[in-house]
Amino acid sequence: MRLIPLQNAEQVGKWAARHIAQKINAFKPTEARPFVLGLPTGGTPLSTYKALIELYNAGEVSFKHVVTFNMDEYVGINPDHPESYRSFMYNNFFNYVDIQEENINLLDGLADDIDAHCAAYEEKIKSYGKINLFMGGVGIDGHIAFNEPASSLSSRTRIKTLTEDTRIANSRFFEGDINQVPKYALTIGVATLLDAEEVMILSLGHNKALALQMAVEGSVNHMWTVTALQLHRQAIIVADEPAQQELKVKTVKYFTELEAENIKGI
Ligand SMILES: N[C@@H]1[C@@H](O)[C@H](O)[C@@H](COP(=O)(O)O)O[C@@H]1O
Repeated sequence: MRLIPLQNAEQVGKWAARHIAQKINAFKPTEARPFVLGLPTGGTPLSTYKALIELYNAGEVSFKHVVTFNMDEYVGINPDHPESYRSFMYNNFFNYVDIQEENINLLDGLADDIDAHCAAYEEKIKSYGKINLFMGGVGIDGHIAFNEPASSLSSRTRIKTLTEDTRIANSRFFEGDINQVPKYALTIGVATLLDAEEVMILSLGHNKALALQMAVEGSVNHMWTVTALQLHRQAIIVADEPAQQELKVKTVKYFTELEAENIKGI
């Protein structure tokens, strides 16, 4: 695992965007051989989407031959709802870059047959071989995507019941009213994430500090699904300074020295 210890959200966004752009450019994607990118929503990736749009506007990256798969979506809210993850993605990223509509894959929280829809999502990922880079955030309780505590570490795309903690945390997007926050969500599984060639998790703010400590210094366990990253051969966590607060000084020092060259100029 690599930990990229940075100071603030802007730096995390810049580092993550630069990393994604480098990966896409090194891959030299074509229509027949697109780069496959997994994407998250939430407050955390906003600075990364902003930085990616800046790189796109500067001509440093193109999404023309990039296929995307989003991690999750609420169940039961209209795709046009301002807080659906579909709306989030168009409003914060897709509308500003040259991605082709047919290359965008989003889970449908209104699907009639949820099990069939989730199985088809997994099949579609497989049809591309694999996801080249999956970016994600982390919940306060250590969930990745919507793999809430006690999710199987072998899980695949499916419906999950959201915990009260998650609904309280996400009520900030629903006028602070937990009753407006959907009770269920569709989410890729932990195993879906681990199948990606590379996983990059972003962690911002002091309320993610415990989750980051578990991810880096804790043991693999299903209560903090982010710890499953330890099983991945190419996992990167990019964190701001408040999110590093629960880590040992020694841990942060070690990774800072390891990454000295990679965090220069950020
Ligand atoms: N399902 C999402 C996750 O994919 C996200 O990473 C996490 C953190 O969200 P935020 O970035 O807003 O803190 O919680 C949400 O519930």
